[in-house]
Amino acid sequence: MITAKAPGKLYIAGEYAVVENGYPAILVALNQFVTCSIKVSPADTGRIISEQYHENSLLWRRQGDKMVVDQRDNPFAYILSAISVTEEYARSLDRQLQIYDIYIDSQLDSANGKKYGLGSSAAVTVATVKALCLFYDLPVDKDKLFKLAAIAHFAVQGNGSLGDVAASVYGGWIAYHSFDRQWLAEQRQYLDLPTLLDLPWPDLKIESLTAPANLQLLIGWTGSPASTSRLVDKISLFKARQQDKYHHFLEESKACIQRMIEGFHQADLDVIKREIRKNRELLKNLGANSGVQIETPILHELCRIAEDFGGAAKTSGAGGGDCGIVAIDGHADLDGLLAAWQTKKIEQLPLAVHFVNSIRRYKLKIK
Ligand SMILES: Nc1ncnc2c1ncn2[C@@H]1O[C@H](COP(=O)(O)OP(=O)(O)O)[C@@H](O)[C@H]1O
Ligand SMILES: C[C@@](O)(CCOP(=O)(O)OP(=O)(O)O)CC(=O)O
Repeated sequence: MITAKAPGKLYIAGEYAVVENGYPAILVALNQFVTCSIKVSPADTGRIISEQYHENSLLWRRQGDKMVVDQRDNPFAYILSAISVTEEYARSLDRQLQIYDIYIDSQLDSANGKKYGLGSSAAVTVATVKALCLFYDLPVDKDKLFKLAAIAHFAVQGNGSLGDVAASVYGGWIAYHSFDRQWLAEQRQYLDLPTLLDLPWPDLKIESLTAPANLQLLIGWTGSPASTSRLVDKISLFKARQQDKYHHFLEESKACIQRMIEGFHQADLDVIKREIRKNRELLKNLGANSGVQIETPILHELCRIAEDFGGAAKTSGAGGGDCGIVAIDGHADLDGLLAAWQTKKIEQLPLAVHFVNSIRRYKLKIK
């Protein structure tokens, strides 16, 4: 049995702008995981079982190199896409394809029926690609794993920056610059996967960051998550209608994130906090200009309380509900802040930043 796990993520800054090629965002990986286990099937059918989607496990058969699923429109799209891309890579490296059972277990879908929006689709994709790379003993490092998972995720979702995939692959704090997805779509038609994985991808840049020792990250959850792709669509409409304002937002966001990255390089919490506040303002203006409520009243309260206690806070991800993040000095009155959140029914998610081992070390561990 081969097992691999991939962490969930949160956006720290740079949301929406990062959807455009080359624009940066900062994210963290969190210690909530999707686990994927694979074991050779003794039968001529394999099973895909997802603990959180019990009644929907589906049967598949092998027809030559194709995996054939006897059910359309299933909730396993990311798993199937991850399998298809990784097996394409395995075939190109002359691996003998096999029939196996895949088990997915997720801590990201929901806890007590609540959905926290920590990037389950990305983590499902990354965990599946990682487990299959181990299963077929494919030569991958984090860069290749990211590229395989990004291809698989993009094939299903079709929009989105893939920052969530990067956070899940690299772990820790990262600065992510999104790649040219149009270029990828074109090159996919002409190049085989090993060639595509070896090429540099235009605009793609992923840098691991070290957080200053005094930076404490707090996560508050306000409930009622909104649909990210619906919000992104609304921003696209704004982009089409008000190009100047939209481009102004993009440039301001990029400059802000670059200053924040410099704050990480200098281990300067004050700079990071200043730029979190700046990014919050930019996103609030984007929301006001486009008619999208990114910072809901309860997220506003979350930020106000955090500011009262000396933190710098903003919405995380697409907004419209869901999580807010706070960067605060670890010596501040964190208990007071959390108690004040509680009176407003803002729930702290007591999660920690998760650092991912290199694949090679990971492999040695499981052997
Ligand atoms: N445990 C799981 N097993 C199978 N598929 C999953 C699982 N968790 C998430 N997914 C896939 O990811 C999709 C949710 O992704 P999305 O709406 O983008 O949420 P998120 O913001 O958590 O990534 C589901 O519809 C399903 O296709
Ligand atoms: C708006 C965005 O920049 C950030 C959205 O982040 P969320 O964490 O809200 O969304 P999911 O990854 O779907 O959970 C869109 C993107 O980068 O794809």
